[in-house]
Amino acid sequence: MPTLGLHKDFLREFAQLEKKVRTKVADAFDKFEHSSATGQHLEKLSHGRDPRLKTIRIDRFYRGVVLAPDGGDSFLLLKVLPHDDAIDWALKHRASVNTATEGIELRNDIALEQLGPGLAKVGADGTARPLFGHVSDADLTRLGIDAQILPIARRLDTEDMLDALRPILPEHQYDVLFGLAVGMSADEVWREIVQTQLAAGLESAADAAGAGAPQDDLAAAMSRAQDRIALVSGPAELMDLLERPFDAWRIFLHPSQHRIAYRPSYNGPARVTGGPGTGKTVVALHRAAHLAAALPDDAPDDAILLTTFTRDLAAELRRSLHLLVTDPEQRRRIRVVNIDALASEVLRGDRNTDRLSILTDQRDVTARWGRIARRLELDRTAAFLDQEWRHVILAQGIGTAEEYLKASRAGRGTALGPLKRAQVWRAVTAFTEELRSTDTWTFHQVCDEAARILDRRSAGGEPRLFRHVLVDEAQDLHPGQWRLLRAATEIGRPDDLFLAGDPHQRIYGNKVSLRSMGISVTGRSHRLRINYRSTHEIVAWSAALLTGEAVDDMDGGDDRLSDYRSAFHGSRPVLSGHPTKAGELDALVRQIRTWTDDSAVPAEEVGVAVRFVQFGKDIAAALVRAGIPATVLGSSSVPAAGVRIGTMHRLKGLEFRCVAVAGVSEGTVPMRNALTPAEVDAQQHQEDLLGELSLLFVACTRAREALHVSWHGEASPFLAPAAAGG
Ligand SMILES: Nc1ncnc2c1ncn2[C@@H]1O[C@H](COP(=O)(O)OP(=O)(O)OP(=O)(O)O)[C@@H](O)[C@H]1O
Repeated sequence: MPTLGLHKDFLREFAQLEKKVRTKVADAFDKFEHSSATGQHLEKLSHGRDPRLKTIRIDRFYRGVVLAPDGGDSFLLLKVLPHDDAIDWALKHRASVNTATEGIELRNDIALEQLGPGLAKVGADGTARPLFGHVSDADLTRLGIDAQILPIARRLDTEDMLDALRPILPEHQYDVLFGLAVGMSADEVWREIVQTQLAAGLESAADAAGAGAPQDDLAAAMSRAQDRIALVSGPAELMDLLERPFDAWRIFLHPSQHRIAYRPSYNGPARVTGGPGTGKTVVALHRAAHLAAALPDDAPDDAILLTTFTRDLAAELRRSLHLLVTDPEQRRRIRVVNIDALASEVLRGDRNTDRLSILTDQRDVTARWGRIARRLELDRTAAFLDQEWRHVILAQGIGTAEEYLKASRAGRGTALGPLKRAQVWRAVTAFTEELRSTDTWTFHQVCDEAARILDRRSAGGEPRLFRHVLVDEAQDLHPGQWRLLRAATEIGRPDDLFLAGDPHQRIYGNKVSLRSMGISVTGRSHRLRINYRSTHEIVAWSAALLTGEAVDDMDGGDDRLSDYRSAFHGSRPVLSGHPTKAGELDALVRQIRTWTDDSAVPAEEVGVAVRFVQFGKDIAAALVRAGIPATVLGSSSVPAAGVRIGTMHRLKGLEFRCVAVAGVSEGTVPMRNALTPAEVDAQQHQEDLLGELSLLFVACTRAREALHVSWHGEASPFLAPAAAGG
C-alpha cells in the first residue's frame, strides 16, 4: 500500500483554488493510489535539483508537485499550481532530512545558492552586528542548521532580513533562527522547538511503524514531521481532509501545541497564552479530547466542562469539538456551555424553577444605578457606582459595610474616604434590595450565588460537578465566574483547570489576577508564538495598534507580542478614509465586490466588523442594494447566506478569509460612551481605552488573507501608530 502524505501548506493553498480545480485535484488523487505503485502518473523532470520531485497532471492548466522516491511507495503532495509555475517550483526545490529533528524539510535550493555571494558580510564595515553573533556554530548545528544555511545565517543582521528569507528557508531551520533572533537561548530553542518535534516525531514514526506502514527513509522522515505532514490511510481520509482544508488543526498540531495539549497530566491548573490565531482554542479542544480519552470507562457523561465567556463562543466550541471528537461516547463526556448559562442552570436547579429573571441589558443596569444615585442625591455617576460594585464589591465578594470600609480599591483611580464609602454602600444596598424585591438578578449575582450553592453542596458531601474544567477566552472572565469555576471542580487535583486566553484581547473590562482567585499556574503556563490564521502583514499591522501598551498577563507580569509571528505572507492591509458615510459605504461595497468577484472568495468567507450594530445594518442594506447577499449576525439565529456583518464583540472567536473593519472613525472607535470620563476615574478611563483598543485589535485579527480598515470623517486616533508603521 502506498503512503500518501499532504503538506499542510498545500491544504491552505488548496482552499484558495477555484472550485473546479479543487474537484479535479480530488479526482486525480482519488485515482492516484490505484496506479501509483508503478509511478506511472508521475512525470520526471530533467535538470531538477531533486530527482525525487515529480509532477502530476491535474487538468490542462494545473499540475501537482509530488515528492516521490524512485522505486518507493511513499508520496508527498506539496503543491498544485498553474502548469509552468508547478514545473518551475519543482525544478528549484530540494527535500532533505533535518539533522536535528530527522523530519523532512524543503528548501528553495536555487534561491539559497544564488543568495550566498549576494549577502554582504555582516560586521565587515563595523556598522552592523550579526544577528546570531551570540550563538556558536556548534549550537547552530546542534539545533539543525545545516552546512548550506549556516553561512547565510552568519550574514544576517536584522530580523527583517531573516523574515525576507523565510519563503526559501527550510521551515524548521527558520523556526530555530527566529527563536534565537527574538532572544531565546540555544537551550530554550532546543527544548521548545527541536526536542518537542523530535519527541512528537519519534512517537508518530513509531505509530506508523506499528501500523505496518513502509519505513523507507522518506516515509520515516515524513512521519517525523507530523506538524507539517499528514499521512493519510486511503482515499476516504484524503477526501475528508480536502473537503475541510481550513480544519487542518484537527490533524496538524505544532509540536509546541502538541506538547501542551497531550501532556499526560498537569499537577494543578495549567494555562496556554499567545496572540490571536496562535491556536489556543485548538489546544484547549485537543486537551479536552485527551482528557476525555483518559477518563476511566465508567466515567459519567459530562464529566468534563469546556466553557467560555459568551453563548456564541460556546456554540463555536461545540461545532469544533464535533469535528475533532468523532466518537460519540467520548463526546458525551464533554459538556460545552458558556459560563453564565451554567450559572443560571445551577441557580434554577437549586430553586427548582425553569424561570429566572435576569437583567441581560447593561443599559438597564446603568439606568437603575442612575435612578438610585438621584434618589439618594449622590454625587456619583451611574457608571462609577456600577464599576465600584463589580470591580471592588462583587470582585472581592464583599458582603457588609464594614468589609467594604476596609477593602482594597487597587485598580480604581479615585480615592474614597470612609464617608464616601458609606454613601456608596447605601447605593449598593438600595440596588441589591431593589433587585431582590422583584426577584431579579444580574449575571454577576447569578454566578456568585451559583458558586455558593456548589460550595454548599460539596461541604454536604456531594461530588463536584466536573472532573476537569477547561476555559477558553479566560482573559474575559470576572471574579464571580472564576469563583463558580473553582466551585465546579475539585481544585488541587491533577488537571483541575486548563485555561486558554490572551490578555491582549480582553474586551469585557474584567481585569483579574489569577493568584487573587487562588489559582496558581506557576510552572504550568505556556505561550504559543506562531499565528496560523492571518498573514504576517495582517499580524504585524494589527500588533502595531497596541505598540507601547502595557498589558498585564493575569499572573503578576506583563504580556507581550514581540515574539509573535505569522506562518505565511500575503498582501498588506488597506486603509481607506472618506469624507462622508456614503463615501465609505460605496468604497466598502466596491472592496467586497473585488473579493467576491475577482478573487472568487465566497460571500460567507467575508466578514465585516463594526463598533455598533446600526452601522452594520446600514452596510447590509448597501450590500444588498448592490446585489451582494449579506447578513447581520444576531446573538442566536443561524446566519443566512452572504457576507457576515457583526459587531466587533460578536466577531470574536470567528475568522474569515477577508475582513473589513468599518466605521473606524473618531468618536466611534473608541466609542465615546464606553469610556469612563477621565475626570470621574482616570485609571478606569485608561482601562476603558485599552479595552476599546483591544476590541479593534480583535476585529482586525479575524482576517486570514485580506484586511480592509475604513472610516469616514476623522480617522480613529487608534490608527495612528499602525499607520505610522506603514
Ligand atoms: N497547528 C496548526 N496548523 C494549522 N492550522 C492551525 C494550527 N493551529 C491553529 N490553526 C488554525 O489557526 C486558526 C486560529 O486558531 P485558534 O482559533 O485556535 O487560535 P486562538 O489562539 O484561539 O485565536 P484567538 O485568540 O484569536 O481566538 C484556526 O483557523 C485554526 O484552525
